[in-house]
Amino acid sequence: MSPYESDPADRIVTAAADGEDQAVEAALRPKLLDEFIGQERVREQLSLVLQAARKRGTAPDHVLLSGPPGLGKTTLSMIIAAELNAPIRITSGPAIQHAGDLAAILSSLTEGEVLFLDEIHRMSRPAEEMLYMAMEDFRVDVIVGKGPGATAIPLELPPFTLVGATTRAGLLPPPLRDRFGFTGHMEFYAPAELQRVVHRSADLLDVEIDPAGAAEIAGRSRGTPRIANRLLRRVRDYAQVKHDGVVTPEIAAQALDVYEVDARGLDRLDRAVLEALLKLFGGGPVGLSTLAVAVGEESETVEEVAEPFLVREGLLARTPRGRIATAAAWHHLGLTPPVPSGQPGRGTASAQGELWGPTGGR
Ligand SMILES: Nc1ncnc2c1ncn2[C@@H]1O[C@H](COP(=O)(O)OP(=O)(O)OP(=O)(O)O)[C@@H](O)[C@H]1O
Ligand SMILES: [Mg+2]
Repeated sequence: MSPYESDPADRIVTAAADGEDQAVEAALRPKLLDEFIGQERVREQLSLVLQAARKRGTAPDHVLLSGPPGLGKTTLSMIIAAELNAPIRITSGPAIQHAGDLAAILSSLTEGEVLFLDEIHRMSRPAEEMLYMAMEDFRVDVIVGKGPGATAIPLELPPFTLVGATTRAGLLPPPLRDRFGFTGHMEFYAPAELQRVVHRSADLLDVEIDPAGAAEIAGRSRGTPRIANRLLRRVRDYAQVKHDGVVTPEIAAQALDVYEVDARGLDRLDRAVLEALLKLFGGGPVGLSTLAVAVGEESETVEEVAEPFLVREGLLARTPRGRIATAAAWHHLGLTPPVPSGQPGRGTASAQGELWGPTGGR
């Protein structure tokens, strides 16, 4: 059985937080905007929003942070509160089942408080509608009673700042999206930025690391600080157990080879998908379900767990005729692409010979 059938979220390269991440993340979170690495545009725009609010002495506009998991949305929301010197209340869409739950939170906010609503796209409909009015008019109508006798009691709220976070901005209803004064779109991090993240975390964890060691980890972190921090912890273990604890690029590479995270951040599942596509199907096109059977996984696992990163890396493309591998995929697995039919061969083996040849492996 493949290791992923149990739970693909257990992968070391998943961007979602696991229990260990949650335990250590608080310690690794930058506390102020200046310590926050990368996301230049969001940082600059947010800094203006916050400075202007401070100057006016009012609560800033509501802020929406959108982007994939592990890029720093929760971290930024806490930074917003810290920069405003304001208390922060933390809740999430799934925790708010009823409009009443939201009314209770809103009515207990103090002036200038930051309300962080994580996974805001997962809030219930009635709560969402209550939120519209709260965001716009700092007021909610609390409904008392049921049926024809029900009455709405208006309740004034102190000015507060809502910070919403979502991995699925597209799922937000337009009326909700429009009520945010500022939206920050988080992007995947460049390797040099991730290298700084790794360095900073290594300092906080008291791990000695050389710049090339940090670069080695950064290059395998899929543009995501959460993954970078997780890989750093595994490399630290390896460096301490097998060596003197100092992280060099060689040690980082050896450690991450043990965890089957390759030089580009692909793990075993990603590589299995690519290898099947290249070696069994000549680079495609091949249908998703056929590809999934070939690697012994569910179609959903291949489509949702492996493919997004492979597509993002330009290794695999989804076409109407099926999945195809790019030239970069052949190169990454150390294989030679077959010569397109109709072109004279260039002394290489036939396509089949190449595909089934013993050239695979790392
Ligand atoms: N710009 C950054 N600089 C340094 N560390 C960062 C940065 N962004 C994120 N991190 C680190 O990455 C980890 C994950 O960040 P965070 O929890 O804010 O992500 P998120 O976007 O809220 O993820 P999710 O969508 O899963 O809630 C944190 O431990 C944080 O320390
Ligand atoms: Mg978060």
